[in-house]
Amino acid sequence: MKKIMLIGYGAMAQAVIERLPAGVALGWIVAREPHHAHIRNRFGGRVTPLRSPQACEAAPDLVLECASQQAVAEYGADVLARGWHLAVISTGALADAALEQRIEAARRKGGGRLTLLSGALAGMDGLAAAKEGGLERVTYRSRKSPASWRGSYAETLIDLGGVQDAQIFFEGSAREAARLFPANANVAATVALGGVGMDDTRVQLMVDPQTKRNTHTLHVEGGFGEFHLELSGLPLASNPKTSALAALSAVRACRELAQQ
Ligand SMILES: NC(=O)C1=CN([C@@H]2O[C@H](COP(=O)(O)OP(=O)(O)OC[C@H]3O[C@@H](n4cnc5c(N)ncnc54)[C@H](O)[C@@H]3O)[C@@H](O)[C@H]2O)C=CC1
Ligand SMILES: O=C([O-])CC(=O)C(=O)O
Repeated sequence: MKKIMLIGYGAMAQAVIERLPAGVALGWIVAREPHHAHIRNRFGGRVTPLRSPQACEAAPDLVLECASQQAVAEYGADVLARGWHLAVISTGALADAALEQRIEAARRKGGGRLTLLSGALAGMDGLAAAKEGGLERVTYRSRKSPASWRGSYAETLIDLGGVQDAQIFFEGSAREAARLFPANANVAATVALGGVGMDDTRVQLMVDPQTKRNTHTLHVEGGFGEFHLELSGLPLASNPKTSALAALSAVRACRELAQQ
């Protein structure tokens, strides 16, 4: 039986817990203090709530970050320095160049493994293959409902309550998008890391009052030709910012672990 540690106890973590594949057990959850009593009541002694991964005395087979960019900054380097396998969903944390270097240095020194989950988007395999032939232009667009952008930096750029038609409210690099929209634009960073990098990946963020979906559009041009991919994902009921597919990409990482 493989044993995993979850970081985060929000919408995505719940979706992962509900779908944990056979052969994988949840051993630890790194969560904010107010969640600890709930975790103890729900799982009894089977799952230990922790304040940080450092508090874990055993070695998990996988540490699955489903929390925030801040959690990657707080715990990522330490997990890798211990030689553990860390799978990250909040990939936008790596838009901070200093943090990216710290994480890479810890991985090298400790021998840990870092997996970037594909998250809410598909096509990362095709992007990686296209990169082998040279990439010329990579553009990523995210289109979500006003509810999905609520509580984000979008509120300072556009009146989410008054918008009548679909509108682009942000255009910039993946680095800017991932840092300004930490709960909404991790996919921009994932695309950047798999393609032409944080500064050359063009990003557009759009609000659409007519949609209830999170629609991700990826356009790639290069020596291989051109591809255009559009993925219209359903958000999690408990968090409209987060697509169900992002949680499922974390479940897939658990299934791969079970098969090892
Ligand atoms: N790569 C991708 O495609 C996607 C990535 N994400 C990332 O996944 C994250 C989680 O998404 P949801 O579960 O929907 O968000 P959520 O807001 O429902 O839950 C986040 C949970 O993590 C906890 N948390 C945050 N920082 C923490 C820390 N430093 N230590 C301990 N606990 C911490 C919060 O208390 C909360 O329980 C998002 O914030 C975003 O960074 C979300 C959607 C797609
Ligand atoms: O789940 C999504 O649709 C995308 C998302 O929030 C992110 O990239 O951070």
